Amino acid sequence: MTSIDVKDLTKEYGTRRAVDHLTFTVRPGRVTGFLGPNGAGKSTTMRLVLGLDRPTSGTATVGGRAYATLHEPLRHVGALLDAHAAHGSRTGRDHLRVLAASNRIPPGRVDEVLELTGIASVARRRVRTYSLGMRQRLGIAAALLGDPAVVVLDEPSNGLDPEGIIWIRELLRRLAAEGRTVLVSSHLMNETASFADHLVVLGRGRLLADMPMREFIDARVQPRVRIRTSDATALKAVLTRHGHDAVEHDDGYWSVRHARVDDIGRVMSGAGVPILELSSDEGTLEQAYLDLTAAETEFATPTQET
Ligand SMILES: Nc1ncnc2c1ncn2[C@@H]1O[C@H](COP(=O)(O)OP(=O)(O)OP(=O)(O)O)[C@@H](O)[C@H]1O
Repeated sequence: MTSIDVKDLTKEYGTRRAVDHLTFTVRPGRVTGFLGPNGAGKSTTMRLVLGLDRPTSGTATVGGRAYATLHEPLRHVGALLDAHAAHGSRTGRDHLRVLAASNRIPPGRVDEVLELTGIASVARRRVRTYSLGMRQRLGIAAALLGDPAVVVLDEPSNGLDPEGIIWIRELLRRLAAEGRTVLVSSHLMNETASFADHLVVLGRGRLLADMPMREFIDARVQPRVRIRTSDATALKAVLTRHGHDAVEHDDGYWSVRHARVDDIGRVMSGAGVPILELSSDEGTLEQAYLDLTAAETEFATPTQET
């Protein structure tokens, strides 16, 4: 099995420590979301894993080996770090053909990944004429060229249209289901929630969390029951009688903390309170992430006083 192992990894640029004694493992068969505020060290960590930079101390290995020692590395690790990496004067197809040749990947595979990433129709155009979304797809095509066991993608949804965002989500799920090791950085929390099983979260170069996504959310956001009624007085009376703490919101909803939707539904129907809507509010990745990283954000936007 091919894992990415980061051990006590530190990277300093002058006096700035971009990555600070970081240790985590990215395992096969699941999508690991790589999160953290701007400047947290995600790209630096990915660059160190891919041998594009040297660590100040510590190690980053793929399947137990440093990337630089891998023979024909595209067959082991596929990566998208920068959508602008391809040469603008080459066609997309030629870009992939050069990469394939350098790693002894059969040329037929180029057409396969062009089809897979939806850019076969523009493959003979020069890359400089590509939109950001097309470049992004070309970068993903390059990452998948060698059918690698490990896939590392930095912000893959960047520039993709809505259809492309759904496509990348399904692609990531499929790569994990095939048993590959998939590490994906993103600032889009709803997106990450739709494809990640596991999260690694950084703040100022340090590890803040390394756990299954569900556990991460549940540990930080209290689940609540959301309820809407046409008889607020009766609702409040029944909830108080049953020892529930209910809060009314501006949009006409009530929320009940520390409660299960089944219990609240049963109590309401038993008391004959008219219910217009009843749902469980499990908490979102965005809420949990913002709660964790509030103190770790280096470049926060000032909040407006109202
Ligand atoms: N080549 C470099 N020279 C000097 N400092 C660097 C270099 N690369 C990164 N840094 C610094 O290291 C820190 C981590 O940057 P990095 O790009 O890894 O963060 P990130 O989590 O990927 O951020 P973002 O979400 O904004 O892409 C930042 O403070 C950045 O300024």
